[in-house]
Amino acid sequence: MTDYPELIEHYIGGRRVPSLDGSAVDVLEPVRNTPYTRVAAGKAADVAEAVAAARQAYESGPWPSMRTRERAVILNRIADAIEARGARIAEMEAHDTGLPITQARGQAARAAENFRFFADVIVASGDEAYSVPGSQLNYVTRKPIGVAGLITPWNTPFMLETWKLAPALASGCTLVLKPAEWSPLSASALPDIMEEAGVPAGVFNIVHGIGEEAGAALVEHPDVPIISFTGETTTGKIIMRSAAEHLKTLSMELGGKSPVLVFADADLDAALDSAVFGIFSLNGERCTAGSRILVERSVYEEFTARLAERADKVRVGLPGDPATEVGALIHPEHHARVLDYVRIGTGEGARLVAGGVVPGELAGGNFLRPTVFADVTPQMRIFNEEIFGPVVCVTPFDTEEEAVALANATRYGLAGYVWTGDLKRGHRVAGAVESGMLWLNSHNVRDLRTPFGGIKASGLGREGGRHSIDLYTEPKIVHVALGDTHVPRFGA
Ligand SMILES: NC(=O)c1ccc[n+]([C@@H]2O[C@H](COP(=O)([O-])OP(=O)(O)OC[C@H]3O[C@@H](n4cnc5c(N)ncnc54)[C@H](O)[C@@H]3O)[C@@H](O)[C@H]2O)c1
Ligand SMILES: O=C/C=C/C=C(\O)C(=O)O
Repeated sequence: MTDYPELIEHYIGGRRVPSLDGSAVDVLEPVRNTPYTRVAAGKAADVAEAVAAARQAYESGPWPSMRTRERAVILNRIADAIEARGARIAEMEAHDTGLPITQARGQAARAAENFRFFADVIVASGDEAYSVPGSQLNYVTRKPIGVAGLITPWNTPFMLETWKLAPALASGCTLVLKPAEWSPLSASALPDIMEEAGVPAGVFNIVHGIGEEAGAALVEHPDVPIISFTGETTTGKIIMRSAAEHLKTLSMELGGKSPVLVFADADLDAALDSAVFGIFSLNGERCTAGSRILVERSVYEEFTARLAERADKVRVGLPGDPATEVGALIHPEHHARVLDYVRIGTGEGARLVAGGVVPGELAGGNFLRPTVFADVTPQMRIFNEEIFGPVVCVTPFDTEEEAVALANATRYGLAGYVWTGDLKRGHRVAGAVESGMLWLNSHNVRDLRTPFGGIKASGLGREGGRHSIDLYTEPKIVHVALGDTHVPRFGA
């Protein structure tokens, strides 16, 4: 299937509309970097219309005041509608982002799961009460926060959009989504899905466009009390500054440079499988990628050699080919940036043991052979900066203390991975690594009830399970006297 819209439009108040000033930008196909469609480029005026539609839907109901069970029925219908077109969504995602089709299918399935999961969470959510018998009853109810602004990145766009849409809708918010401008295609499936599921017009809106215009206007809009953002740390800081003007609620899921600690007593085969998958799946364009592998010196040379050998065998190819393991990076600018890091690493004296080259037969697209740098030191830029591609750094360590110090020698703190046969040490190190999430003798398996997010420069706040519901709702505490009230008598 290759029939794509000629123009990807906004979706405002239940209507597909172009930008008010008619502007649009090209969208490139990452395998050959030619434009294959255009996306509407929204400005402040388009954002204002979308926020007005969302606000109207919030104020006139029924969405925010609907019984949670009824909203859950609609969320499950959204999941059904995603599943019914899962193959098409995956095909669009692979075409638009360069993600391998088999992995894009997994992401589409996870998108449906996001809606089913939050349907369950919201039905199971209750209010809180704190009673002091005979004296006081304090109860807490939660109200949807209002019009939510959701701003999402280009890696796994559909999954990450739904990771925010599902809890925002479950909570009773109405919303405006601003997808990433490099990957708008899969979001164009959402209006049909929402209509088919019975989401009332105005509850769900999309404004496309470039971050500094459409995204910035959403952050600046006074009628949007919350911004949930996933993207780069630098962008997160800009958004925080701008959101400070209206004291907005913020959730920030930002970048990472996550360490994988491999101790000599670990199951080295499992650690190797996890290390290879952790950096090369999703083209390495993954926030939780294990991009720094720290290996105990006694197994360092052997582990590095095996890692390089596996990297050399990873199948780089066209995203639509089911045999492909690493596809094309999102955009020529990003590709150039990742290639720059290959040059930087070499220039800094790191030892290139695999990849580092654009496969000749795929020239013209944003391809890169899986790349492994060994002997990387904490002084090097490739150790410190998020590359966000199929490039991994390997560094030796001698002691547990040194391993932890190296793991933490970064401004980021999103995820960590620890491999050891000594469980006491495993728990000790798991506690000492500075990260919001840590996998011990496990690869990146997610339980959607758990808090997802990072510390340090990797973000603020958590999403997942009740943490997402907390984010999209405001608590209201009511204090009730149960007995006689003894108010101090001033001025009596
Ligand atoms: N922690 C997580 O959960 C997580 C998940 C996925 C990706 N990421 C991070 O995302 C980054 C890659 O995504 P990206 O390059 O699309 O990020 P980005 O920050 O460039 O863009 C993200 C979104 O923000 C918008 N934007 C850009 N400038 C803006 C501004 N001034 N105001 C408002 N919106 C603006 C963009 O249009 C896009 O929709 C990586 O750093 C990656 O680690 C983090
Ligand atoms: O690239 C970032 C991946 C983020 C993953 C999630 O938000 C998730 O698994 O819920």
